[in-house]
Amino acid sequence: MTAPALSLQDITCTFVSREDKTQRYTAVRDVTLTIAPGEFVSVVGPTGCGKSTLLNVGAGLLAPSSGRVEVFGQPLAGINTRAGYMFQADSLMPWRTAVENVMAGLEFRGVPDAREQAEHWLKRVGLGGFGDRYPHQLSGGMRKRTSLAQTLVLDPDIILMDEPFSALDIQTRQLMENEVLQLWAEKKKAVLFITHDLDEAIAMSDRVVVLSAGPGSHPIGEFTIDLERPRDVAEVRVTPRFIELHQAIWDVLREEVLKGYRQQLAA
Ligand SMILES: Nc1ncnc2c1ncn2[C@@H]1O[C@H](COP(=O)(O)OP(=O)(O)OP(=O)(O)O)[C@@H](O)[C@H]1O
Repeated sequence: MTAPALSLQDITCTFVSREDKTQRYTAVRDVTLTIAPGEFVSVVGPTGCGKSTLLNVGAGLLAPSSGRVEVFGQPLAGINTRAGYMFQADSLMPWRTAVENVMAGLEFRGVPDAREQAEHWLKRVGLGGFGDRYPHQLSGGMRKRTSLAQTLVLDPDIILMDEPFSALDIQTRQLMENEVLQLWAEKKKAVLFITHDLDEAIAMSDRVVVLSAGPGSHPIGEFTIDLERPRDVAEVRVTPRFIELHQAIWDVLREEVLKGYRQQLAA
């Protein structure tokens, strides 16, 4: 059996409370989550339940309080160098042009044809003519595309995405989702995709994992998304099977979202 691309085993993360340093807050408890090579997995859950925490653990940016992380069968120590990230806020350097942003990671690795590769990836994400623009000269969607090129140019085996499109308008968002699916279909990397949006999770994924409300959040449901590929994220949403899956997952998620909401009101 091939090792999972990413395996989180019995992960618990306890933080010192920001408000009261004597208090501890266990965001996630005993979470086990594996992603096979080439698999697209989304994690959904109520706000503040610990989705980003898990992603950060998988990225090696946060050491769990207990539990183990394995990357292609090897224990993870430090930063996950097999993974590329895309976060909600794009992390483009304002003093660098689009192409210079995309090539930064390759330069850091000492790759000689960094600029050529970056230009190639800018073309792939539909920004062929925009390489010499600075981030402030690009629209929100274009900045996202640049971030996507910045992630993919490094050819990571695992892609970690934390609500990458949540700041985009719905049309741009759907375009980007379709583009990501097309690029993913070509190279089939393992993807861990965090989102608030159940429609987005179902439309994109092979599997959707539902987390409970915190504290001590953990998976309470796991659904295989057996919708045919290739998918158009807008079209697939109106198919009977999509609606069926949506209902089944929402049945599990609804109560947790309400719990999460009540907790926020009480805080
Ligand atoms: N470094 C930290 N110190 C203290 N508490 C933290 C820290 N990081 C996260 N938390 C808490 O852990 C919980 C989970 O946070 P996390 O950002 O992982 O949730 P999330 O599901 O990604 O949230 P959202 O859906 O709102 O983005 C939250 O209650 C948060 O306040």
